[in-house]
Amino acid sequence: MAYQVLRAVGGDGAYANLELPAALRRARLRGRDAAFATELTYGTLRLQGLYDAVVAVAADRAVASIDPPVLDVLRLGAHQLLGMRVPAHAAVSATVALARQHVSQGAGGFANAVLRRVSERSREEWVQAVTADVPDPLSRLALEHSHPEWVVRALRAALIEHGSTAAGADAELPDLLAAHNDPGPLTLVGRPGLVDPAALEDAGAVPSPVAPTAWTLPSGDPGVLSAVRDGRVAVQDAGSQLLTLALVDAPLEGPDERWLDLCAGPGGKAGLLAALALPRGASLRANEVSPHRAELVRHTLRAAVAAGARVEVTVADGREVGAQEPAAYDRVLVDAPCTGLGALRRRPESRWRRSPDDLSGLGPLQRDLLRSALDAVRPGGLVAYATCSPHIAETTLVVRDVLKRRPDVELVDVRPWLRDRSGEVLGSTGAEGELWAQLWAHRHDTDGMFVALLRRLG
Ligand SMILES: C[S@@+](CC[C@H](N)C(=O)[O-])C[C@H]1O[C@@H](n2cnc3c(N)ncnc32)[C@H](O)[C@@H]1O
Repeated sequence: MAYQVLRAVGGDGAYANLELPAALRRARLRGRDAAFATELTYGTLRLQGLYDAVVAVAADRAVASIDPPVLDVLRLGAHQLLGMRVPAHAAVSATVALARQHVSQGAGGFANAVLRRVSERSREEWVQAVTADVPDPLSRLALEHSHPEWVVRALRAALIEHGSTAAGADAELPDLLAAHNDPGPLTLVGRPGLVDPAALEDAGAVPSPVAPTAWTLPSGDPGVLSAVRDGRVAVQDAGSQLLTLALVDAPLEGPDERWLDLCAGPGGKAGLLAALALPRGASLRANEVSPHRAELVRHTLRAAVAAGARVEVTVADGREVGAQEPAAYDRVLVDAPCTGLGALRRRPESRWRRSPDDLSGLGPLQRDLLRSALDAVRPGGLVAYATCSPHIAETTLVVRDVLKRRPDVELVDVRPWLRDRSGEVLGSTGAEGELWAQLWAHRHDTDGMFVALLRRLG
């Protein structure tokens, strides 16, 4: 199953986090078998950069010259040997059998020879071997932790942008990269007012210390919880919850009745906004440019709507909403389309799919969406600009650029409104005096979300 998912991801551009759960359901795999298949698939995808370097040495040829199906087989074998506790003989024989069954007899022989060589060294020894002749420390780090080099450099720049010294960033980077190779907790959002916390605890969920609405599920499939099935609870990273709560908790003078989520699909943050809007009597417009994703938003919002939330889902280009409805909203969320470099632990293959070229397309869109949001908010109203990427080209540069031409807008300190379950303000979100916040997987156990809060002046 892991091999088939890898082929779908590498060959057909599928997403592992959609493909694998469907494959597990089809094969009715549960419990330990499902956990094994998941680790095998996701771990292989995450660590593919390191394994390709190992395979190149063990096979004594460039991986580009190895047929992609054979290479996927070898990566799976390498992960069992170097990343999981599978005994070497079992890892080699299972992988050779896989190559014979799905590729050819010859591929089986090749896999046998390569994997025997891989099994001769531990992961640490392989890391030593493949990095020994690499002079640049960041290139070595990229290989060891299986990240593209440009991503490592961008993460380092972001740490420095948010207050780390160069030496501090270098000291911290290994932890950040390692955190991207760990799946992280399975985090749920209990949408306030829609679900009884006692019922969540009865179902085995544990309150997460990270955010007041966050819960973790130590084991099991969240789909079996009835509250997940009917939309009162959903899988959502705690960082996404924190920034949504910050937008709603930041004080506002004047009316607080009309909320807008400009880029809502598939609706995770809109789901939380709708639940929070209900007791305040506010209405929510959840807008999304893609009709298919707008359908997902409708589905996500079903529990809030059933509870009486006033919600409208619209399909529109968010860049035009500000001109169409100037000064119409009290609170606006711009959760901008981005590279997703902050969510690498949740999207195993995404680090290999992204390239610096993506930034040039996203930059103008992110700026236009933020400008439109600032037009759509009333004087005195608040806009939260968020990304699930810490790349400074998508975060601080966007906000700085837009602010340059908006004398009618000021940056508001978002950090007092980022509070954990006990009500404490989150630490380590940036340098002293910084008004925006950057969350980090290794510091906060959240995805790497960025959020800035802006107020339109009266
Ligand atoms: C980061 S996602 C939003 C995630 C969402 N807030 C959530 O929590 O589930 C960005 C969304 O923006 C949408 N988008 C892209 N371009 C847009 C545009 N011009 N106007 C509105 N939405 C757009 C994408 O289709 C995508 O669904």
